[in-house]
Amino acid sequence: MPVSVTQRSENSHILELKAKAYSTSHSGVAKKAPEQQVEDLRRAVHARNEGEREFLDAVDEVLNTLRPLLVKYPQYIEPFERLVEPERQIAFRVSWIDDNGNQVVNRGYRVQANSALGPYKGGLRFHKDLNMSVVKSLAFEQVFKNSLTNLLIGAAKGGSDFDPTGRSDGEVMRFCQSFMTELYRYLGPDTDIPSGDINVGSREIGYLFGQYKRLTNHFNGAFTGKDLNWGGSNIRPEATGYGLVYFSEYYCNHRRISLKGHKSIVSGSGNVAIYTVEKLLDLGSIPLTLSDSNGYIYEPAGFTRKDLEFIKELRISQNGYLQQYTAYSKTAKYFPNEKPFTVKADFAFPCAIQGEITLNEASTLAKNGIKGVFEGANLPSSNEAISFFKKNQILFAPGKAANAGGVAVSGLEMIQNSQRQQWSKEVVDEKLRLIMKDIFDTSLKAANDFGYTDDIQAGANIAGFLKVADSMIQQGNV
Ligand SMILES: NC(=O)C1=CN([C@@H]2O[C@H](COP(=O)(O)OP(=O)(O)OC[C@H]3O[C@@H](n4cnc5c(N)ncnc54)[C@H](O)[C@@H]3O)[C@@H](O)[C@H]2O)C=CC1
Ligand SMILES: O=C(O)CCC(=O)C(=O)O
Repeated sequence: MPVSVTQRSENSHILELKAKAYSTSHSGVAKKAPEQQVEDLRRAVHARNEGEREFLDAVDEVLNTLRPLLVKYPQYIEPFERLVEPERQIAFRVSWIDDNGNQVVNRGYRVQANSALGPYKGGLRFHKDLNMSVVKSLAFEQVFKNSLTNLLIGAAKGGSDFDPTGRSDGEVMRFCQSFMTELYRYLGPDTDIPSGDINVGSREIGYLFGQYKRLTNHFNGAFTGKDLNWGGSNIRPEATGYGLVYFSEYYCNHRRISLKGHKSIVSGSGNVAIYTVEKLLDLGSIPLTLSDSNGYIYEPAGFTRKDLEFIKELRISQNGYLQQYTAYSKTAKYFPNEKPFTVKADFAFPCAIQGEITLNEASTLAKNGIKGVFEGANLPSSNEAISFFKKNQILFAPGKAANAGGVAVSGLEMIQNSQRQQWSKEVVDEKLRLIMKDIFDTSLKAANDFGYTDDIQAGANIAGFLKVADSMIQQGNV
């Protein structure tokens, strides 16, 4: 069970004392003013990671909100400098044979960002556009997210530029086996525990785990997102979407507004999007859209449960593109090559991929009267879009807080595996709810303690960072 907010975040009085102790112990060291140190650090990170746009955007997003804290408490500048350099970055060749007997070569990645709070933990993504910069940005984001869950898990992310679109089941299996033939040596239940992300679901986790088991001769909890038959957790597939809606509900309640009876834009049509729509329906909200990389569908009166079941089946049929929904629904409209953010609605739940919402989409959403944006995807909003939302008093929940339900239930899967137990749906769902409430309360409290009234983005960054940074210091400045 997560501990309460007061148990885990230090108050500013203790931070003042630590700042004093730090300045006494460093009094003989000639140092620049903290403002300058932070700016030098930002420039050094940009120079060292030149060209890695996604990673640098993720670092800037955090640094923009941590800057006043680092200036006031300069003992945290060095931990931040260490934190932006991943502990380990692995890139490797994955060669495999396709159904026509041809050799195919892909690149595999695992970035083990930080282990201050526990073994590395984070998903694997198979996507044609994946590169080291994207993996580093996602692994960096995972540091703060996993810290917020309070479940003692470190952070990692990985995957490959393998594009599973149109690949047969046999090809996906052979790719997974080849991928794991290199990666297995870096994994283990106390070392690094991957899970799924885009295009990696329970089928891929099965193939990856099977190969891990053959190579290590261990049946252990080195993966989460497993099938229920062999150690998976109830509610893991639903967890990110359900957790997102729980989080947005807490946020809306805090502002005395309601999701019930209000319209929502949802992007994506994968795991996160589908269970976001399902939970929105449970709460009496009206989800209007879903999308994929080819376009979006708009259901003017909102999707029903029956519609959602059809969409789930479309997804299981592997090559079921969303456009096929229009053959099922007489009322739906399909918009090829467009994103759903021009639709008029009260709330937006971006649940597809990074970079979906630029300043352009943000200002269209605002013109259409959007009240809140809650991120199910990782890093879907650009830094300009985030600033725009905040300036225009639009509620904004960053993915590292709002979509943490997935990794949180992965953490619960690890606990169940250690205990050789499987908890019921009801037990896991209740724990998920409490964790999302705790993340909301913790982020809100940190925001208000550090002068960012009700700013959940700043609060999530501050609370997530302090716990990791203090642990890094306590473990000998690692
Ligand atoms: N699965 C999980 O537990 C978690 C996932 N996330 C994030 O949620 C997002 C969605 O992940 P999942 O639903 O798990 O993956 P998924 O593979 O089930 O679905 C991905 C969705 O994104 C769409 N998509 C892919 N490339 C796109 C592009 N270039 N433009 C527009 N749409 C595109 C796909 O059509 C699909 O609808 C990702 O950003 C992922 O990192 C975040 C936390 C946990
Ligand atoms: O369940 C996990 O280990 C990680 C999920 C994930 O990749 C994420 O939170 O972005």
